[in-house]
Amino acid sequence: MSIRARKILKITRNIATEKRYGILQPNGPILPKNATLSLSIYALHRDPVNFPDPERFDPERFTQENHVGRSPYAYLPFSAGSRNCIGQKFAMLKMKSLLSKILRNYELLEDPEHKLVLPAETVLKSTSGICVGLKKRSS
Ligand code: HEM
Repeated sequence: MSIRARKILKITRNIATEKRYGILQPNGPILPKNATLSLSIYALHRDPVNFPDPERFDPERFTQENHVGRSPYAYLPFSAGSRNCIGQKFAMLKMKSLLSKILRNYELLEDPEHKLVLPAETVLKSTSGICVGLKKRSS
């Protein structure tokens, strides 16, 4: 992770802590008036404090038990606050129902040759696409 990403991550952590406990930390960030603050959600989601071995595919990190003690601002795919995503609940329901349908009918196969290209945008998506093979499950 770059030094800039680390700095942004540190500020994000401090702000999350301050919001959570409603106090200002003695060594917390002091932002100048009218400053524009940009949070790196990409870096936030790869913070090994909240997500050990962050590049590993591990859906178990999102179980309720593993979520205990984690800041509510540690995982923000739909952003947070008054301008967060209004489609969050709809998107989650749609994704779960679609995924469940696919997984019940197909096995997913990865293409080890395919490289994801991830641009720095608000919502993370691969500009080189995501190549997945589908193998029909026997009923
Ligand atoms: C996986 C799917 C989705 C993701 C990851 C996602 C993510 C986000 C994020 C990160 C923001 C905040 C952007 C910001 O801070 O400026 C946002 C805003 C928004 N999203 Fe989504 N979104 C998703 C699906 C949807 C769907 C399905 C709808 C509508 C049916 C929707 C409608 C909106 C709207 C209207 C806003 C702007 C809210 C505002 O500015 O007050 N999104 N979304």
